Amino acid sequence: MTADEDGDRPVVIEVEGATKTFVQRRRVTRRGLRRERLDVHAVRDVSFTVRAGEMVGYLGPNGAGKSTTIKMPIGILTPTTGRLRVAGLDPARQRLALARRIGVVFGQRSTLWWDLPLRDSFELVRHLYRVPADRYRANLDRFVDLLDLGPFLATPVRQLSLGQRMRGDLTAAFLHDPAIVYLDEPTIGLDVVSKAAVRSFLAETNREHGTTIMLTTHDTADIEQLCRRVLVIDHGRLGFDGDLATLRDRLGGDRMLIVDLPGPVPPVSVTTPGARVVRVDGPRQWLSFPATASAAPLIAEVAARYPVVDLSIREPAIEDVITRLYTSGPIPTARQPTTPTDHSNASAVGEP
Ligand SMILES: Nc1ncnc2c1ncn2[C@@H]1O[C@H](COP(=O)(O)OP(=O)(O)OP(=O)(O)O)[C@@H](O)[C@H]1O
Repeated sequence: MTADEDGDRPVVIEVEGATKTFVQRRRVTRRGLRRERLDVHAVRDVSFTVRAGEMVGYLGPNGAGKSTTIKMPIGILTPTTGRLRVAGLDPARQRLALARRIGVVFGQRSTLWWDLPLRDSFELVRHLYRVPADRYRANLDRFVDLLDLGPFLATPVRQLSLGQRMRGDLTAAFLHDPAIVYLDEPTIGLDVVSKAAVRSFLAETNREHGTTIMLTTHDTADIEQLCRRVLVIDHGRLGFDGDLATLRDRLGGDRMLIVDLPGPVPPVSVTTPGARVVRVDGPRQWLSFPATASAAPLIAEVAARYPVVDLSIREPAIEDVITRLYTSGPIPTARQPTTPTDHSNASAVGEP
């Protein structure tokens, strides 16, 4: 591990200029006798660092290069060019040593033994990682409690529901107390109860045990509830590295002032720049205004002109921000000075 200059926690994942190009052979004649070479640039010149104890969300549309980026620091894929260090190790060359320090969950694939009862799968993991008996017992007790595994510990994995299987996979990934865990779509296909169980397990493990977590997901609620920092990749390039609030701010989108009046009236009239009534429902009215503007002048104007009973502000929905991100061009650079809560690494590619 290397201590970064301006941080107090060590950097545990370093990815520097990582590029991964896959070579695909495509048939160009009907019988497939002639094939042409096609270079797929899955990841292009990606650099980032993650400090111990961070929980980082990794976002991007289908085919953006998320899984490929995750597979390089795990040691499953070797970068075409670039340099990686994880927990002080070279993932491609020291894969076995690294395996003891990391845990991996791929939501679409299970690492459990299909025909064995869940508990036996955990026993095998214990042997593979040589987890001392007392630590194994303490960890398993904690996971059984947090993830409510008790009712299906004796059930063969193949008979588990998706949510039960995911809780089993999470347990298997964390049983050996890894310092770093990579999760690829851990809540995919789960119902709300299982999603909540998975999220609170991850939050508690990160908070109480300082486990560094990298989370790839298409579920924006995962990001919103768990990750302060997000990395966004598109077409293999890192487009954003910073906190969620900064991403929201840079991509704009409107905030909403929700005003309750004593009774139904026509849409309120306001002169605050960028503000307008977008919805009226009985005594309640919704006024949108730019995410970058302060709400204070609008609130003052509405309160001075109308007998306001109650008001509240709604931030732009994260889904809208992400959709805008995927459908727009490069992420604009900061429009206002960064706030004290901004992540120090917040940056957009190409930012001066
Ligand atoms: N083994 C491989 N051989 C050839 N091309 C590959 C291979 N693995 C990935 N690719 C290609 O690299 C690109 C990035 O794929 P990757 O799986 O990293 O995307 P992703 O962001 O994880 O997508 P998704 O959200 O759909 O899982 C895609 O164009 C994919 O087809």
